[in-house]
Amino acid sequence: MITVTNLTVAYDELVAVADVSLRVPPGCVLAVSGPSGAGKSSLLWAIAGAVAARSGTVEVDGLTITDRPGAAAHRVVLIPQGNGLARVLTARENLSMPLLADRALIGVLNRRRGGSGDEPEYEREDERSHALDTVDRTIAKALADVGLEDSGDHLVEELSGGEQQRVAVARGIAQHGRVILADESTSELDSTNRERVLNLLRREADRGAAVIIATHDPNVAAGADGHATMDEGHLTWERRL
Ligand SMILES: Nc1ncnc2c1ncn2[C@@H]1O[C@H](COP(=O)(O)OP(=O)(O)OP(=O)(O)O)[C@@H](O)[C@H]1O
Repeated sequence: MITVTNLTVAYDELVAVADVSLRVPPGCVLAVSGPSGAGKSSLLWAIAGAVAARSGTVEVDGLTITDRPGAAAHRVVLIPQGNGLARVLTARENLSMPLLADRALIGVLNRRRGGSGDEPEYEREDERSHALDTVDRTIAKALADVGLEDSGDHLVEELSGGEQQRVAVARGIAQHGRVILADESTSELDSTNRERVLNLLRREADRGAAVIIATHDPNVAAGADGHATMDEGHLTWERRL
């Protein structure tokens, strides 16, 4: 459950998100639309912990989000506008980074709890290779889900804009988030791939994620469970969840 309460985000004097409150339960997809500069990305960044709230709160499943590392550890996944991929890495490497970081974090936590850190070396090796196999399978499935099963070894800069956008979506869904925040994730896609990505985001919701899509596309908004618009930071409901 995403719970945003009286959230205000400001950059110096400019108020980008003005006293916004909303709730998105697990299993639901909310579309947020509105003109350029209305504050959609700022709202998503705040929920992802990537920008600080000036006032108000963001909670995910009861945990207050205050920074990006905390949000990421709580599996709040942001698929950023403009894809956010490392251009000189391959598609597969881009997908692997958050997954390996997550595994590393689990390892650190286990060791702190006196778990796998105390286990014999061969068990840890076995565990490591099993974990890497799981990461490889997860990456292969996510790339296949966006129709890029043969592009894993291509550098991002060799891919078209639409293909890069699909890699960003694959990276997002591979993380099995509790929350998926998709910022204009279909803007460069043809209709077939737009449907494909929307179906994937719906699948994420069906698995139990709370999903918010920022979009300029009325068709995307129409397919969501709820639709809100933003204007100069203020949020108005077109269709409540
Ligand atoms: N890092 C920043 N520093 C200063 N101002 C910013 C920053 N990020 C965004 N803004 C400003 O905040 C306002 C809201 O921007 P935001 O990107 O959230 O809007 P948006 O609705 O997502 O726009 P778009 O549809 O064009 O992506 C804009 O006026 C923008 O210029």
